[in-house]
Amino acid sequence: MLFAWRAPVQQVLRVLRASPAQCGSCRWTSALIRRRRRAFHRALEDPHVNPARLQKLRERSARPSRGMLRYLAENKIGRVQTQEDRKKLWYEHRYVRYAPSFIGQIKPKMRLWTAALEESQLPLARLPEIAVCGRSNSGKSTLLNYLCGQESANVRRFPGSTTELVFWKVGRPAQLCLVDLPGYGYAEASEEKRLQWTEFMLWYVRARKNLKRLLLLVDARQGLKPSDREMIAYLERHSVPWQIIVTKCDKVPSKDIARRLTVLKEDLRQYRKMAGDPLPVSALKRRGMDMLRDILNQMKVAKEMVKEGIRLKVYDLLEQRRIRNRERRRRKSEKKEAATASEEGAAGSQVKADVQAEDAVPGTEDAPDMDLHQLLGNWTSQAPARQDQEGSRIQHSPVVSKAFFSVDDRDTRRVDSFMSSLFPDLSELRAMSASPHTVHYPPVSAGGEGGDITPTMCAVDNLAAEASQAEEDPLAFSDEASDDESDEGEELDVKPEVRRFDFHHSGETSRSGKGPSLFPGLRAEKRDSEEVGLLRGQQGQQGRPRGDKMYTEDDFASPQDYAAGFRRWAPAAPAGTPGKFMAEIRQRYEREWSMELEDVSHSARGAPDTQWSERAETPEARLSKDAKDGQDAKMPLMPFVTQKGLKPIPKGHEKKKILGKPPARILKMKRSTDVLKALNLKARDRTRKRNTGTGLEWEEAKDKWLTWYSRNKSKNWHRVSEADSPMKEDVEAEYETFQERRRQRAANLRQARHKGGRARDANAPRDEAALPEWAGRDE
Ligand SMILES: Nc1nc2c(ncn2[C@@H]2O[C@H](COP(=O)(O)OP(=O)(O)OP(=O)(O)O)[C@@H](O)[C@H]2O)c(=O)[nH]1
Ligand SMILES: [Mg+2]
Repeated sequence: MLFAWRAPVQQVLRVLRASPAQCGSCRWTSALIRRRRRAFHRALEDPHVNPARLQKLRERSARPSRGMLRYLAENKIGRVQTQEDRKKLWYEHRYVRYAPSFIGQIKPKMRLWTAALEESQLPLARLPEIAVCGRSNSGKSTLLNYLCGQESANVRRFPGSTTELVFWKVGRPAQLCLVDLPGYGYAEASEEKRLQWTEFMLWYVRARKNLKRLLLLVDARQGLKPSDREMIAYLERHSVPWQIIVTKCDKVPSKDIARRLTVLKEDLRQYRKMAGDPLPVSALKRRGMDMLRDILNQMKVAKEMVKEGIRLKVYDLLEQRRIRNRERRRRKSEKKEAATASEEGAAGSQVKADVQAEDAVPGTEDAPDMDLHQLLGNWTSQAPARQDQEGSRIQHSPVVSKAFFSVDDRDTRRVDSFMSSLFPDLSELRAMSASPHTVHYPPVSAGGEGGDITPTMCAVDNLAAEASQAEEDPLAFSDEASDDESDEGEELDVKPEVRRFDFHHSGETSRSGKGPSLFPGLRAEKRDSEEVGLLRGQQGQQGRPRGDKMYTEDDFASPQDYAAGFRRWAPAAPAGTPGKFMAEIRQRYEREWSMELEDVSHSARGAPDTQWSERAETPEARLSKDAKDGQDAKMPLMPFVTQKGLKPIPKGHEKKKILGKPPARILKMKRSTDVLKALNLKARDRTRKRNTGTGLEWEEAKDKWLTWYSRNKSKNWHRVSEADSPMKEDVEAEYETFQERRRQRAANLRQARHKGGRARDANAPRDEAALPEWAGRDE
């Protein structure tokens, strides 16, 4: 009765607390939201209002969709509000068995591939890559860790923990590459270092061809910062698919997340390259991660082949096919242009007929499985090729039974594809360098002369020199590449695609309010005056507020900055003898490829102890066993290392001995006097349930007894009263009684034996008192 009023009051409170995010449709909420919108519009007209406050008012007036609210509630995304929920989640986190399924494997292995800070350290572009970027400390490394269910990547509490581009291979064999990019904005590192990694990170993002998606991480507490908007604009300009991931959602109430997501969606709708809606996650609490895994799953390597029963992914072949298709499309468009331009009817109609015939071939555009076998070359032992009813389209079985790996022209092609992935405009530039109009740049000297030379141009120049020696050089490009070269010689006027390390940008990208507004509903912010250009070095920061720092131009350094010495971190142009660079790349490729194969065969074999007998049965193992038989007799298989070299393990127990000094713990145990030993109790007594402090010294035993006594005296007094020995004196007294009892028992036994006349011990002392009167007594 006393608390009968509580239920209705709580109900009223719940209704009052309910926000628009929680009950989206009632009239009361609509009125509230209308009021908030009015406040927002009033603030928009105020010239002195703070942009942050404006953003907050806008978020408060947003109405999230029911679907979004349901998603957040079902996945328990958001800060825990009540004590009850906290308890529930605590149990859930504590007892959850964490083995996520990702890329079709349970808890796939995440292996460090490489860490790069310059172009030469980049791994080959043969796995689909997904990079995570965002402001420093936004939780990039943590997200990667929990995607695979392992704690591999380096996570720290301060910004600037990742200072290199870290490449992680996922799965065995690898099906995906996750790239942990260093963060932008404030970081606890020198300006120089930050510049270096930001510069290289931006170059990587726009030049890497196998970058499938860029996940832009945004802290849920902070929302989209100006630097994030800059990054989005940069990605749009360079046509990189991106998606926003809102992290650390366990720190913000779900209603706030919902509002923020609504506003975000509204703002970002205009972007072409946004690959998906903003996704709320909490890596630390593992919320919303499955959705992210599903998205990334679609980007893993799709095709596979079988080599001696081991499945391999044909990523590089697919990559080559993509390049060839692009080439084919380009040629076709060229032909079309030529056909329309020609005035000669006969010649023009002939070309048109050719083009139409080519167009009529179905599946040329994306060529599904079409020339996979052609690309496989001599990998395929029996490449099945047949024609279907139409007779036009060749079909192949998707699985190849056997493949061989060797160094032949396929490697050259791979290297070629790798080179074109690094320098997409390679062929154009080669053609340019071959033409009489080419300007020959002087080589870049160590002192940094020739400030207007881009490193890529130098790289390409060198490669062009190599290509000119194609006939003599066995490492040169394939014939196909030289065909393309002749094609491309014609189009000198066409500007190559800007995807290289070129700091003289066209100037269309100045950003002081000229581009489209990111937030159309909002007043333009005074970003130019407030933000600090990252590349302006120390001078730019003086007197400015600490906060978000980011580059202010499309390219990350002005020509003046480069002239001042910022160029020294630019990817180094290949130098030295022609062909050396290609040879190095080829070597690197072979090494990585063989490592990958090793990985595959290792994983197929399993752990050595589990399949030992099976391995012994294989013909190879039998052969090697036969060959080694003679050696085996002399030398056992498993020697152990000593200071004097390898020694065979001796057989038999007798020869085993402990080498060296036993650890201090054992020595101490040897020295210590055991309580029971001191009491002269036998091993049999140790097993009895007694509180005697077995294996302890006096002092230790005393401590133990006292602790036990203080703990039990209030709760279990009967145990204390019945206890054998809570104190030393008691133990001693007990010992005495015990000894006495033992003596008594022995005496009784002797007496009984004497009486029975059986098993009499001849040497036992006579118990005079027990003797009958008639027996002769010792006087
Ligand atoms: N509460 C919460 N904390 C998180 C979450 N994700 C990351 N953190 C914390 O954020 C801090 C930074 O995490 P990192 O993963 O190192 O961040 P980063 O983006 O890799 O940082 P840089 O490498 O410096 O750019 C760590 O203390 C993490 O514990 C999350 O989902 N929830
Ligand atoms: Mg990190």
